[in-house]
Amino acid sequence: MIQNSEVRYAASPREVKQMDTQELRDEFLIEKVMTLNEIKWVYSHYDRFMVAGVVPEKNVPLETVDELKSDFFLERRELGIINIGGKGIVTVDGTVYELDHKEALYLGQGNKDVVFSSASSNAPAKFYLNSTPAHKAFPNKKIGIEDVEVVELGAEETANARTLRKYIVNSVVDVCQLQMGMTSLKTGNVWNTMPAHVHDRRMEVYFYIDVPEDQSVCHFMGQPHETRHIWMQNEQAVISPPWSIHSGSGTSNYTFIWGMAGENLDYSDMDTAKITDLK
Ligand SMILES: O=C(O)C(=O)C[C@H](O)C(=O)CO
Ligand SMILES: [Zn+2]
Repeated sequence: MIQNSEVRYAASPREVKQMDTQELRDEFLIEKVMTLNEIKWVYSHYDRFMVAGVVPEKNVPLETVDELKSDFFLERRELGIINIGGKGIVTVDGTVYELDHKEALYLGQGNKDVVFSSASSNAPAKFYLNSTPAHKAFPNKKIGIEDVEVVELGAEETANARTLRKYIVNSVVDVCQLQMGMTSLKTGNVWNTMPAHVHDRRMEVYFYIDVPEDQSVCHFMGQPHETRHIWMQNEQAVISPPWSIHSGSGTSNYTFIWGMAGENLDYSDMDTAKITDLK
């Protein structure tokens, strides 16, 4: 079986400036990330970044997709996995990795047989997947809660107090270009990534999770002087072009997983926009 995929081409700031609400959503929003017992990839032409999610109630193998023209998915790619559900199991060429809620796994180039499953079908795992092209085979590594680098950011006064957790960054695990982490807004705080930034060297994808029922997150994108917004619901993802800010405000607090790829692995290499310059 060839697994499902959908291609999103890269758009320039000039094109995006002309888009209406639906066009922006079609281009950048990924409405359904988590799928039951199958993997539906979105293949972005920004840095050839791939995004998917799977809720396995049975064994779900990682299969290649037509866009890759490869014999197996990880032939020329690396993969980051963060479990946001119940206890999950990832079997990689016979080695079993158990991932608890909010634990991660990095898989390097060259792994052939990867199978996703859940420890219990009553509380299935929810694996969020990001994949990028790889030039070298780095070792697989599980990143447990204790391995994560934790940074406290923002302040209650500016409604952006949040905890940023770096899972797949080069100080934690050797990678070619993939970076992944998770940021949680504290109760009563709503603004992520403010002051907003761009990094024209890397694209980014935000996956909003833990958004309470009946609440939403308004995600801001675009060049700092030409911003647009996309309203997002729980467990939806949004593609951020390298030239775009990526920041959001919620009607409550929430969490999001960020994933990046591109020119370098320097997490702090950002061009921050002055809040009062945003338009
Ligand atoms: O809350 C934040 O600030 C973030 O999580 C920022 C992202 O990690 C990011 O955009 C990294 O480039
Ligand atoms: Zn960023």
